[in-house]
Amino acid sequence: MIKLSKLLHEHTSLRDTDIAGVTADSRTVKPGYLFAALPGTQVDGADYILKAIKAGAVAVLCRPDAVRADVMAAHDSVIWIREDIPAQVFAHIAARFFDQQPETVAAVTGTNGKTSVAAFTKQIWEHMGFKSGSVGTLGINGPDSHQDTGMTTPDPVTLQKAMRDLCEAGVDHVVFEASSHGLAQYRLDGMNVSVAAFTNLTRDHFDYHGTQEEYFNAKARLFGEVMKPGSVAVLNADCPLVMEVADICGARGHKVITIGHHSGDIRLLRQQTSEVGQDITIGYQGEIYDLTLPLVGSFQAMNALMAVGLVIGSEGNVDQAFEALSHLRAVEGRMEQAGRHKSGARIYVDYAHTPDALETVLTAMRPHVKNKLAVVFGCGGDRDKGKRLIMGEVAAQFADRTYVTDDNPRGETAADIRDQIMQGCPGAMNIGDRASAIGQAIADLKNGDILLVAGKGHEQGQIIDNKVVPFDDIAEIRSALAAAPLQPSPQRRYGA
Ligand SMILES: CC(=O)N[C@H]1[C@@H](OP(=O)(O)OP(=O)(O)OC[C@H]2O[C@@H](n3ccc(=O)[nH]c3=O)[C@H](O)[C@@H]2O)O[C@H](CO)[C@@H](O)[C@@H]1O[C@H](C)C(=O)N[C@@H](C)C(=O)N[C@H](CCC(=O)O)C(=O)O
Ligand SMILES: Nc1ncnc2c1ncn2[C@@H]1O[C@H](COP(=O)(O)OP(=O)(O)OP(=O)(O)O)[C@@H](O)[C@H]1O
Ligand SMILES: N[C@H](CCC[C@H](N)C(=O)O)C(=O)O
Ligand SMILES: [Mg+2]
Repeated sequence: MIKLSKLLHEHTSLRDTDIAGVTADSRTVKPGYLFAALPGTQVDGADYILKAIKAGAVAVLCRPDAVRADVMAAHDSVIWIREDIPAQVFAHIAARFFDQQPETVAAVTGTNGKTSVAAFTKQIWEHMGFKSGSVGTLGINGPDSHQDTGMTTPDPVTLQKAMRDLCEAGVDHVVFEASSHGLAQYRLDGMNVSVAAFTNLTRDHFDYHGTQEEYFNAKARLFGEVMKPGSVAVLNADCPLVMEVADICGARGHKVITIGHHSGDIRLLRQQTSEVGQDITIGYQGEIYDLTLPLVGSFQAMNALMAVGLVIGSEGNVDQAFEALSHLRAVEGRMEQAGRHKSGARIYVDYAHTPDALETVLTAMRPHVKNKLAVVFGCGGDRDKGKRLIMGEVAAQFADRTYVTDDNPRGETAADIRDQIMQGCPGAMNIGDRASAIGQAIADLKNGDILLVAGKGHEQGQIIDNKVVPFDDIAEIRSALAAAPLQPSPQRRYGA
């Protein structure tokens, strides 16, 4: 129980009452709850206010025009809180209800690399001896706990409850992924973010944001609105939009740390592929750091340095942060080696599900390919349709053999999605069933080839209509390899 006045400092004129819980879903209202009626993409939460009251809601947060005066009068025992942006107010209410956040809260936004940067940040903190947590696509991860949420940025109640649970587990450092949906829907406005990174911005989610500008504006909210003035921003100096983000940060008085190849405070001066990953040389504040990064994929060096930026930006020891880089582990489903074919060909699973990510991973693999580079991929249904043809073109340009297959068709006809991709890569094989596509690609492998199975990474299911059918790329690769004599790689590890 908590007093309403503690949740809403701004509304001093409201009658006070005890609040037993807070929710934005009428189906989970219990007696004594505050119900937030939020507009959505499917329905308007305001249509469920009377249901919430019937279930015992004692306070209702909604838009000023959401309820007629006579309805409010008929329910005058309910405390009505009327706000222009109820979702934003609700995020603060949820934060005050759960009322605990780790001392250091870092956030990561950007089109690609959020999960990777978050996982590396957590690993570096752990290496430095901090009790750490992470929240994102790989779920809520504490020092000894894991919970899937199915979201990258969970709703405010799940997020704030996770913060309290992590604090109770002794966590003092947490890093979370700020998705563009999460930012646009104010899910994380109650977070006390002290340092945040912007990895990059390329095409994705046009289905939701409409234009690239709106997509950028959603991401930029993290720096311009969510973080308190005078925080720290870690920016990718190689990203064409870095100046726009830096201007937003400047106006808000944030300290900026830039990371880049040719310019930046933390500079990647040298990068050379090695047996175990890559040898890199980094320059920072006049010091040179030479180390081996045990990660495959040149782009992972930038992700690792963004993580160092977050650690340094949250007052972590600089030498310890760089030293930790040589201990980083691959992140589950990101450039993860899944097995090796009898021919010696290696097979990787990766979460590339945007044109930029697919191009980035295929380019990163090329130096390791002695013969042909093959890719199996598809595109998710009910998501940005415009990226499908482009991803087809990327595969045609950067791979030698392409197998177009199903990702998560969701509510769309899978064959139509594949046809849209095939327009960009007419020479590809079109095999709808993902297990069969993987099987065919493996059967075609020759010595010196590399096969990339892209798009689903760590995912454990395939979403067809509204149902989730169990599916794991790594397991399918292993069973296809078992059909052909195999050498599977060791058990998968959790990086976050
Ligand atoms: C498009 C989108 O982001 N949708 C999210 C949004 O749902 P919505 O706006 O469609 O909600 P709605 O169904 O219209 O309902 C509106 C309101 O009425 C309430 N309601 C509804 C029915 C009822 O009986 N009673 C009731 O009170 C709902 O609880 C809600 O508050 O708010 C819901 C509650 O927070 C989310 O679960 C839901 O995520 C859906 C499942 C989803 O798939 N989201 C994806 C696109 C997403 O957010 N992805 C990003 C990652 C993207 C990336 O890769 O960058 C993420 O952060 O996970
Ligand atoms: N810095 C990067 N630049 C370009 N592509 C990247 C970068 N880092 C990772 N990728 C590619 O993007 C894929 C997704 O990476 P990751 O899961 O870290 O991103 P994300 O931003 O968390 O994605 P999501 O939006 O699904 O949460 C990787 O599997 C890889 O193919
Ligand atoms: N967070 C992303 C993940 C996409 C993964 C891909 N497998 C797909 O289903 O499109 C989304 O929900 O858009
Ligand atoms: Mg992610």
